[in-house]
Amino acid sequence: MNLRIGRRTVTPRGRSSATPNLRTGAPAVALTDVTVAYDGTIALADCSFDVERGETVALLGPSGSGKSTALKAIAGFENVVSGTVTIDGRDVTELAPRHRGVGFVVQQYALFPHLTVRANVAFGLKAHRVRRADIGPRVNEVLRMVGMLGFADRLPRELSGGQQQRVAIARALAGRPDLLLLDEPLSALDTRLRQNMIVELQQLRSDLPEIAIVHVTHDQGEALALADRIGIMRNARLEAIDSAESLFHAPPSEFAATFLGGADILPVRALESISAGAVGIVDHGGIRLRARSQSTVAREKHVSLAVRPWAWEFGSTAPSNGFEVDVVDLQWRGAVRHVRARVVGTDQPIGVDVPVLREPPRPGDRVWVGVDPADVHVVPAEKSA
Ligand SMILES: Nc1ncnc2c1ncn2[C@@H]1O[C@H](COP(=O)(O)OP(=O)(O)OP(=O)(O)O)[C@@H](O)[C@H]1O
Repeated sequence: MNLRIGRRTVTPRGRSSATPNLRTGAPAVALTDVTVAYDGTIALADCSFDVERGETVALLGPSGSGKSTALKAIAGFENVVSGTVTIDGRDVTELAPRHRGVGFVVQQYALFPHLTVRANVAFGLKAHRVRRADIGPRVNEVLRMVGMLGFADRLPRELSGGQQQRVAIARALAGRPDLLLLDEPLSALDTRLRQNMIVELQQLRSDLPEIAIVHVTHDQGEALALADRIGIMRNARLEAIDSAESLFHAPPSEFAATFLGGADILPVRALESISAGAVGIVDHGGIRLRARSQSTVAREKHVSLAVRPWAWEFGSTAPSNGFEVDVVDLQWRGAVRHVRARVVGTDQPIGVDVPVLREPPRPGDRVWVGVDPADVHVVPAEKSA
């Protein structure tokens, strides 16, 4: 069955593949070396990335890293000091926000409190020069899409947080944007509601397979669930951007490994030269380990290892790739127990997740811990060891 949504015919086939504009060959949005500063302080530095139609890119990073600034630069709410923003191949760097054809959803809903849901969604459509006779059907269409048609006559204060956010999304979609910008859209919601909204955003994505979405979040679960690619922001810079799979399974830096998925970082020295994609031998305080590197590493170079907490495995005998640790303490985290331990000989702290149905070691135990070399990632050292 095909659904007619606005000017688009939608096949319910799930996520579409990302494509550039067939006419112009241009991505839906592209930032090239964009820098934004507030009173001389740089909030976004030399930021470059693009998003294809049908693609969701999440910008993930800690508070103050420049994520919202990047969105505002796309929407036109910040003065770009240098660099260019193009939408569908057109340079919009100097263009006013209302002419950019972008839907923007902010964290705190920003609904007008004295207007009904219907009036909130209709607001702005006149400015979009939508004919009066078309406004009602258009509002119904987007409210139905987000499951809020039955609430059209309520005021925002008569809605839950999740419902208000759905209305805010409907309002952003009412202008039929080709590009949807979501700034922490779920951060004001509690955990359960957030999970529901993630499912609804997945549904919305498959209902609108052609629009490009840029989704800002500090929540890695949200980014992994919703994004085709994830950009990791840090200190006003885009530190890495890649498919969610690649960033998770082959992190390019210490920060990317710790921020997305969590990881222990161990300082090591390469005992041999390691070619890109290969497994090589490294030394951690006299302990030899085998680890995989995405890029070439010269012999004797000081690098770091990133290891996920679930990759370690406790055992009672020496593993083929691992060492002995002293167990410090345990923390129950629901599905896993997180065991904190220190490497015998170097005192390096590591954290090991043990599935809750398995018996964990106890504080004070000295046990072996092993890891598959494919799960030990060599990354550049941030501080020289
Ligand atoms: N209007 C402003 N005036 C001055 N400085 C600002 C302004 N807006 C943001 N900044 C600063 O710019 C930097 C980047 O802010 P931005 O809001 O882009 O970060 P963020 O990653 O989105 O953070 P959060 O997750 O907390 O929203 C921060 O240091 C912030 O303090």
